[in-house]
Amino acid sequence: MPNSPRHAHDRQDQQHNAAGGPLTVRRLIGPVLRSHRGHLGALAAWSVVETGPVLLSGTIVGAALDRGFLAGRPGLGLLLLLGYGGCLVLGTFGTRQAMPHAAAVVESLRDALTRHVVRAGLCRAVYGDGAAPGPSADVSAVTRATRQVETVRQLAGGLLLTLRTVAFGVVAALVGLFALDPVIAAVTGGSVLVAGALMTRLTPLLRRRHVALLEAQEELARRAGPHLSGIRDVATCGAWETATRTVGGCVDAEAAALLAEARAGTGRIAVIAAGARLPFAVVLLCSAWLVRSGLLTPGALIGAMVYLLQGIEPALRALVQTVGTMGLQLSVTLRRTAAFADVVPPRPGGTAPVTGSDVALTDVSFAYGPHAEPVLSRVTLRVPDGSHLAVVGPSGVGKSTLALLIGGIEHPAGGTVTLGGTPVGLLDTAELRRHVAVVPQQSYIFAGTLRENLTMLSPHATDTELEAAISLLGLEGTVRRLGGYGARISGSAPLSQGERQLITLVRVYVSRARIVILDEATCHLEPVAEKRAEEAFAARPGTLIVVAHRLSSALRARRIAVVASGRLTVGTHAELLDRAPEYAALIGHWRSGDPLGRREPVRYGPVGRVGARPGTRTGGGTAPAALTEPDVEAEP
Ligand SMILES: Nc1ncnc2c1ncn2[C@@H]1O[C@H](COP(=O)(O)OP(=O)(O)OP(=O)(O)O)[C@@H](O)[C@H]1O
Repeated sequence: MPNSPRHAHDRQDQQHNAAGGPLTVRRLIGPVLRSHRGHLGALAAWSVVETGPVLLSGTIVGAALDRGFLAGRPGLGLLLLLGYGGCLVLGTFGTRQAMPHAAAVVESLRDALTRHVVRAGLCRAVYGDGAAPGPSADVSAVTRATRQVETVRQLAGGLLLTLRTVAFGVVAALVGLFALDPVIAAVTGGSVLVAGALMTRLTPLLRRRHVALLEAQEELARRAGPHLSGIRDVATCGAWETATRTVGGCVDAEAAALLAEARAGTGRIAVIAAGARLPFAVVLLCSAWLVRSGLLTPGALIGAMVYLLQGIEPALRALVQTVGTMGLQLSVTLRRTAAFADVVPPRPGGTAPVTGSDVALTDVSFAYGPHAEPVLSRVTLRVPDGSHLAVVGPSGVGKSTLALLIGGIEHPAGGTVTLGGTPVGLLDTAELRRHVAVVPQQSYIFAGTLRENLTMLSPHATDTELEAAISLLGLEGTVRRLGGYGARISGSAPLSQGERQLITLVRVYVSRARIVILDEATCHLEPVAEKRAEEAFAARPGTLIVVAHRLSSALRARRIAVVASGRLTVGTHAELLDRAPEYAALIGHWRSGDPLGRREPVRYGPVGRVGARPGTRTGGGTAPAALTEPDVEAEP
């Protein structure tokens, strides 16, 4: 497309998303977590049920010993242990109930990330990857990114479940310990805090080492790949030494990174030792004194050890392993996904506000491609605000192209199109679209209610406004037939082409568009209905440009623009009869009252093609089909 503003995007735009900042991991996953507060709450609630057995484990085991087995009542001891079994079943039920909530969060995270990467992939494919404008050739990028998303899904699922078990498990064990002996609970709580602090210090180091390892692996793959695929060339050129040095260096670097990560990983043992083993050792060392001094019964002592060994230690191990492996992988993968997804389509157009409605084309030339014949050549046209202009000419001559240029949908290869004195390419696109409505022949009707279709461009249009437009344009019959504004437009209530056009016309009529361009938008209406529609739009405040399907439309307009051979001639009907032979020829055909579709095609200057069927598009033009029906109503 000539001079397309899409090609004028800047790199900065691509690096920031629509909300005005770089797309970070937090901004990637934050909205998902926020929109799933309910599921997260339910997950927490079922996690409490799930960790019930941990909470009761030490207490029940202690009671079974003190009151049952050690008190010579093994039956009671067994009964208490059976009760603990029941708690385990309840805990399993809690796990079962928690799963769907965890799945809802994780699946929705996957969906959101997939949307981000597919959108980013499409943007990169169409607009370039930010490093260089223009389409990106890396078609496998989306596949790689969606694989990353799948990895994120698996890691996030595992991490969510484990972290929740850890958090609730530790709290449950500490509460249970507190019930047995507050001092042991306090010592254990302190140890757990120390372990947490150690883990917090260790995590950045682990992450750095993990990233370094990933980079070393990628570098090795990058270097080794070309060497292996070009192994014959390496042999032919005797470049073994260079190849060995290059690839060997990468292998050494990867090995060093692996060792460094493993060394940093040993810090995890310290976390488990500080959090779980230390309080266990303290309790063990003091056990004799605790029992002898009567601070703890033997059963309570065993119960405390159950809490430490079956509650705290597994939780800390899971924490260390999960955060140390899954967490790191997740954080790295998420960062990479965010970096890939951080791309926005360049805003077409500019930022200038629309400040007026006078349209001016100055020396405008346009062709559909650098080597195509120009459709319009150095065309100049003024359409002041409030005008009623008709555009006529044989089919394929460039009338729709003119409409698209005025609407800022196409951009001239030469010359300028201005709206209110500002080139349309510099105007804010959204504002421009609201200001100028180009209504094509094909009506856009979507699945939804009639009201939704009618108010698509002006969602806040009142019933009074709708009714006025409907009665002016003659859509009442259709509204009645469909059963009111709430009727759903679907295959079961088919609409005729004319009804579709009327719905579109009402939609535009109630919109805020100041300039309405009807590009054969009434071609499926009867001449009477077309006249009614055009008169309604002509009386509406603003400019009306009609790309005429019938010549009667031209006769209704205050001025007429004839398009022929890439040029424009503008005037009143009488002036054009004198000055524009193409116009006189069109009038001649119309007067004959013979639909052009049924007569021998007539040559209309250089763009007409002798022998082509009316309306048939060809490279250089089509046979005249602008007057497809005789317009009896407007016959002079
Ligand atoms: N997207 C496009 N790509 C390439 N050529 C196109 C494109 N759209 C239109 N053309 C060609 O440009 C020329 C002008 O087309 P345009 O639709 O503006 O003519 P028109 O006068 O509106 O025709 P009609 O009355 O049949 O709608 C024609 O030769 C047409 O085939």
